[in-house]
Amino acid sequence: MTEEPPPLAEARGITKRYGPTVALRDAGIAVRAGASHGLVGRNGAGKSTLVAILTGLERPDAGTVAYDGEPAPAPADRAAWDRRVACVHQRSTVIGELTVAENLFLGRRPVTSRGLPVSWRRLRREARALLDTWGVAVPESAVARVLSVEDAKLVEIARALSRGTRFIILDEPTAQLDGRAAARLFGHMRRLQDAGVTFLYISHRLGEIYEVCRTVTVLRDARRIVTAPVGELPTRALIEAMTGGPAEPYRAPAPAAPAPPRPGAPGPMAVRVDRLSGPYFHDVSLTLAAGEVVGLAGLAGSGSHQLGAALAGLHRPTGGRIEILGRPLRTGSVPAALAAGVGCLPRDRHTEGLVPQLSVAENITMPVSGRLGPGGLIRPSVRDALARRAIDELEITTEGPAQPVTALSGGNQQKVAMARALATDPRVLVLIDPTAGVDVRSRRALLDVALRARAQGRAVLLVSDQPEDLRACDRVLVMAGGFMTAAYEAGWAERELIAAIEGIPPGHG
Ligand SMILES: Nc1ncnc2c1ncn2[C@@H]1O[C@H](COP(=O)(O)OP(=O)(O)OP(=O)(O)O)[C@@H](O)[C@H]1O
Repeated sequence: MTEEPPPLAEARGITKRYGPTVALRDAGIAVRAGASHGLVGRNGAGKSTLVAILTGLERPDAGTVAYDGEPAPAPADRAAWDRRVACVHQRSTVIGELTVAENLFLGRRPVTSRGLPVSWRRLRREARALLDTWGVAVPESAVARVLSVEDAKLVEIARALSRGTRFIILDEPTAQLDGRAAARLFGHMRRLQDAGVTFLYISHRLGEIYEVCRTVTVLRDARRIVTAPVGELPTRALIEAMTGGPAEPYRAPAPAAPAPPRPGAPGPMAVRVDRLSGPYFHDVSLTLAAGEVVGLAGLAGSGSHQLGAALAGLHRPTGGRIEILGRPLRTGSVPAALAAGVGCLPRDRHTEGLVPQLSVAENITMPVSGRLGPGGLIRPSVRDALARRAIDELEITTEGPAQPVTALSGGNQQKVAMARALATDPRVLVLIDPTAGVDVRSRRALLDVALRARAQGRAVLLVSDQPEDLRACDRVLVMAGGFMTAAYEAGWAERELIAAIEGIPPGHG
């Protein structure tokens, strides 16, 4: 009988504390070579912490990490870690100002046999050869800034492989990809797997786990709950393992489900967009009534995100008009949009959303900081009471209002950004990709916020291309190539909507 080889990567008995928070408690994972392995769990379950330990960026308080049965390298020996494992995070580490070739050899420009750095021409040639080896069709001389999110990820993967590792951790790789780009990424992954690359795949989109992985590990409340072949763990059992409760109430609505009950007919006009144009969209008009939730769907280049951002003052259009509650909006100004009654959950919580140096409470109450005490002085008790209410309502996992926002898990930071959007009591709420990076149960909680806002008479624009998100809407508008191309009342057929999002004319789907 042949003995099974040791796992490619293994973490055993890991405990990790951050102050009073136990992020991992006697948890572990064993990833076998060649098998794509999924890692799932609710926001704050401990996934990123486990990844930080597997990549040597954090040291566990207890437990061991081994690669191919050998103890992991010393913490300071980064090159040795790089030969064993790489993590491609949600946020790109590709430097926009450099070319693809420069990014590939960042910090380790190859040298000639005489020990001199190779010429730029040769560097580009080596970059091309490297990209071709791994089937990455990205021009080596392109400035990285112009790359799509998907291509930038492929460059990061190629860079990791060139450092020697054949084990790549992908942390929510599709969070910023539309459906078409995600499908292409899965194709690349399959080819790389055939070439001997092993993936640890983290995602909140559970359908992807079944599509991409052979095995899955579930973490809950800092512990490993189960590791099993995906075939032995159907969606319901997976959700139960993640949440520790019955999966039933949190199933995504079935396709073509009836429209969610609407508390009343939509009220007066809250938003009127008239022939708005800019670099990303052209001649777009739409209206939003008080008391309705309108979905805005589109692929990455469709202009849907930028249109949402324009309503919130985060993006300046070049022509046309926006009216909020009957008054023209001064475009391109966040303070003007806030003053007009628009609250926004921006797409990129890192650059447009949260202030990392501040606490959870300071972030949540930032837009209303002038109203938290007499004469503009902030009364901490008032601020913390407001923050506590939001923490309860949105089920934010945190030690409390004073915790630095950066200590929260990614999904919980997203909820803090949502709480901030609501802090001004806005009449118009623009939510851009609200459920990105959010676990299956919190997704419901965030969509419930949109539905509650509707019941309170607010107008909600929900920008997303996730069918589960769009199901919650009273109607859905679709953009393609910068133009508004279709509109659907609730009750739409999923196939038809996806075809419209993909830019396929009706009847050709
Ligand atoms: N640097 C830190 N300081 C304090 N607490 C931390 C720190 N990093 C993580 N934590 C805490 O450890 C717990 C696990 O967080 P982790 O980021 O590993 O979760 P996650 O499963 O990756 O969540 P998500 O799906 O939201 O990204 C959370 O309660 C988090 O607040």
